[in-house]
Amino acid sequence: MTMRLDYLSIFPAYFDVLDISLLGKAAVNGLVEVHAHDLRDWTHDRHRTVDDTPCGGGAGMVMKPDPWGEAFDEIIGTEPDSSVHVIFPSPSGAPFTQSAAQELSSAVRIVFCCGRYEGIDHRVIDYARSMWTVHEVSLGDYVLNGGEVAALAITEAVVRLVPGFMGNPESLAEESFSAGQDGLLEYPLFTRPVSWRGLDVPEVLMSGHHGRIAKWRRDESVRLTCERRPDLTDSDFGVPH
Ligand SMILES: CN1CCC[C@H](Cn2ccc3ccc(-c4n[nH]c(N)c4C#N)cc32)C1
Repeated sequence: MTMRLDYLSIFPAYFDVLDISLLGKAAVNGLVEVHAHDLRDWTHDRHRTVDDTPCGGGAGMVMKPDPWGEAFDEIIGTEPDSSVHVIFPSPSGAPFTQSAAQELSSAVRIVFCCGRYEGIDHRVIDYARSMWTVHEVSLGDYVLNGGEVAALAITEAVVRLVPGFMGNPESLAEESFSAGQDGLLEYPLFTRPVSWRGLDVPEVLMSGHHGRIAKWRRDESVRLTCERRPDLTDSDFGVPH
């Protein structure tokens, strides 16, 4: 089943990058289908206006609802369909997580609505909620200038989980944040040369003793998680004392 991805933005060229790397290959293999749209194509004035001053006053400009509604009608349609996932990146959205990426990886259709200025008229989101499955999500606790970068990050997190996308699906099991890793951060990685600029690969990794290697890796994951992400340690993880 091909996953169709649509991107609505006043900077659609942001999404040209999706033609390269693994994503480009996935498109070639028919796993995903990418369509980027210029929101200004649904304006009707000479200046192709997409914004206006905020009702109630305040700084900056707000994106008008009209172009979004007309773009929705043409790109998605005018009939409700809960199988269509519409994503609004927003600093006030719910944190985007690996489990959200996992859920979205089985979607047949995802539409990214990339706001700019101070944001999108809220009625656009309310209308979308009345029609489709809406996700207002945030990439993290920092402010970007628009939703495009977040849409690209979410796309990569989702598409890499689509069955058939990754050459070696086993590599997905050992990742940070994946269920198989107990919510721990990934352990440090090493490869050849064994000695580099006076720095050596930990001896245990060269021992060939799989039990010891597994223990070292687990201990390192627990150590790193306790140090850097105490918020992920909802239990003792058997932290070595
Ligand atoms: C000064 N103002 C403050 C409000 C946001 C304005 C810029 N903007 C307009 C649309 C839009 C969409 C997402 C994000 C965003 N920022 N940080 C994240 N994690 C995001 C995500 N996902 C930012 C955005 C700038």
